[in-house]
Amino acid sequence: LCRNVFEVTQIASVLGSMKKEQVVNCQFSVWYPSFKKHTIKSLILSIPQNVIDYLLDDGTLVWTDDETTTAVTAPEFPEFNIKVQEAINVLGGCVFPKLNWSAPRDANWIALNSSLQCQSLSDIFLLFKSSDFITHDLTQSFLHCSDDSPDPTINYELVLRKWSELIPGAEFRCFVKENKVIAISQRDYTQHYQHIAKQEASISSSILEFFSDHIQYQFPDEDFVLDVYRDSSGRVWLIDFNPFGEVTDSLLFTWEELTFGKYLTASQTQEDTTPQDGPAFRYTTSEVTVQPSPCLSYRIPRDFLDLTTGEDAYKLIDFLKLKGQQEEEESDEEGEEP
Ligand SMILES: Nc1ncnc2c1ncn2[C@@H]1O[C@H](COP(=O)(O)OP(=O)(O)OP(=O)(O)O)[C@@H](O)[C@H]1O
Ligand SMILES: [Mg+2]
Repeated sequence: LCRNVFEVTQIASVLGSMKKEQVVNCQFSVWYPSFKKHTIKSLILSIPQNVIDYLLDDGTLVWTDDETTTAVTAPEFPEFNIKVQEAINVLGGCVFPKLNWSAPRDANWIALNSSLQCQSLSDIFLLFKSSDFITHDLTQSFLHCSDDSPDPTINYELVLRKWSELIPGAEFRCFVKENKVIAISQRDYTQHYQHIAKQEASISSSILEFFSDHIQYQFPDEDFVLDVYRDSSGRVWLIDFNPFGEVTDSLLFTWEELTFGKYLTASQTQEDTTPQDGPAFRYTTSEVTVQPSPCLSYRIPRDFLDLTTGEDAYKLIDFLKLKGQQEEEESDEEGEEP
């Protein structure tokens, strides 16, 4: 048992050995200037402190119900709004928004179009204020870092990327250790895409070629996670850089394998003893039951959403009152227990 406890502690400490510097280097504004040519056109705006306060404040969208008026009030930021609108226009009218590291992927369900496509600052606010991933960027950006140094100062930035219809089956995540791609995973592992198995060799070689031509030794760290997109003509594009560590989703691999695996294999069940040339490539095969989307658990019940987005705001208020009454009745009943 002692040995196991020792091993578990060691594993935990190695897995948590990501450095703050690595997180700093994965901020969009840090890598974008060097890799502009290979990624989607984007603009970066610094976010004023009052907007950050608004994003962090849970209570600013206020429902007032004094029997006669019902209003949803959100503060206005006229100057910032103009800058954002100008940037959106430059990018063609539709954008994909992010903060320094994360997009509000967990909040797309709240938007009327169920998508992260935004055309205005209010579209962006709705997503950002509903997203735990955005809150993570604002409050816990150095979670899982092992160094005790004080947290580096972060300047929060709104990243607007030109909206691009990406095909999920063409997105891949590459795990880079000591400047070598050790593993490639299908990014949307919840679905089976037939073409991936058929084109495995060409997908893998085009990604590796892209990596050695444009990425290798050009990123400030030697360990990192790279997201790429292979378009229909076979050209590979950079989508994002992420820290090599637990804050980043390891998709079809595990962080134990990625950190300790000597020779990673294509399937988790094979033993990793045979040396191989290229990286391990994993994708979802037809035998695997298609899994629910990992972001589903962030949603609220559909009924509630219908009420909040419905035209009749009083319905939501009635619903909340009803819930309040029910809870009061339940606690009264509990109080009667001996
Ligand atoms: N410019 C864009 N237009 C439309 N969709 C996009 C765009 N950029 C990214 N996406 C989609 O959104 C997904 C998430 O984007 P991105 O990787 O930038 O977010 P993230 O928050 O860094 O994600 P993760 O937490 O997994 O690192 C991508 O997999 C892609 O499907
Ligand atoms: Mg990312």
